[in-house]
Amino acid sequence: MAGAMLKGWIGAGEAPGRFQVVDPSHPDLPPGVNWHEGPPGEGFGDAVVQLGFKPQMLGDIAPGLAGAVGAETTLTSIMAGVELASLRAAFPDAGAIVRVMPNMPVAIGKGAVGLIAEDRAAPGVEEIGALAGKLGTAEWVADEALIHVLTALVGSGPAFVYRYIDALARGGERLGLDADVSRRLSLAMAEGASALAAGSGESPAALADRVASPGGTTRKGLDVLDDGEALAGVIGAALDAATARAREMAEEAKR
Ligand SMILES: NC(=O)C1=CN([C@@H]2O[C@H](COP(=O)(O)OP(=O)(O)OC[C@H]3O[C@@H](n4cnc5c(N)ncnc54)[C@H](O)[C@@H]3O)[C@@H](O)[C@H]2O)C=CC1
Ligand SMILES: O=C(O)[C@@H]1CCC=N1
Repeated sequence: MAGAMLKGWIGAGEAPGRFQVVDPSHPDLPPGVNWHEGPPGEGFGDAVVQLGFKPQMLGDIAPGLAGAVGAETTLTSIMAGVELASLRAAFPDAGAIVRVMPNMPVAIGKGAVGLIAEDRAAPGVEEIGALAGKLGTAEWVADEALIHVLTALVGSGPAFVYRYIDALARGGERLGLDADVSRRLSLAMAEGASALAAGSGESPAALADRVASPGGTTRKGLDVLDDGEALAGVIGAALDAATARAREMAEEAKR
């Protein structure tokens, strides 16, 4: 995920040389990005440090990093579930702490990003909002419980959309289309429909009704999706399950 953010920032015009990656695995990085096996001996100083490893690794990795994170350092975390209080406990000397919840489309500047800060007025926090804004649409929330919801909606959301597109493509194939043709047209349809909706003043619900000509094909299909709120029910249940897992991960990070 952190690599997708790096791609997004460089694609938005940020100089690759401004980024320093600390990752013992030596990942494949865009040209010009600096790599380090571990934190700098002299500490991170006034840099913005983003934690991009798995939440389950916090307990192992934080002790070796915390000494390099001082009062001048702005700390951000993209880890699902790990709450501000857990970050503060692991990095007691950090300056501002901000949680950032991005998603994979940040790589092409089309991300959706949720943010929450320990203290919105702290030095360095506005810069984090500006950096997130370069990756797509960024929104601050004031209640940390909502970051768990955004983890499901924004972070996991692309996977749910890919399932929906895959179901459309498989449906087209079942009805006789060539598999590749069905996949390409399903993707193009979803991309076009999203772009049109994003640029329209009308709600997605209203746009769905505008596609449905009276007595036509769309209404018949919508009747299936709407019967007993079938689609809203299944999508809602997926969001509930993902949000509940984020809350569980928050508890795990406290142990
Ligand atoms: N995959 C996604 O779409 C999203 C992921 N996230 C969060 O992003 C984080 C990473 O997830 P993924 O990118 O999916 O996993 P990943 O496994 O692709 O990336 C984890 C990275 O951490 C690095 N790493 C391992 N040990 C390290 C250490 N000691 N120091 C520094 N780096 C180390 C690994 O080399 C790897 O590059 C997780 O905390 C996840 O909750 C958040 C939003 C969306
Ligand atoms: O599945 C996960 O836990 C991460 C967080 C949101 C998207 N991927």
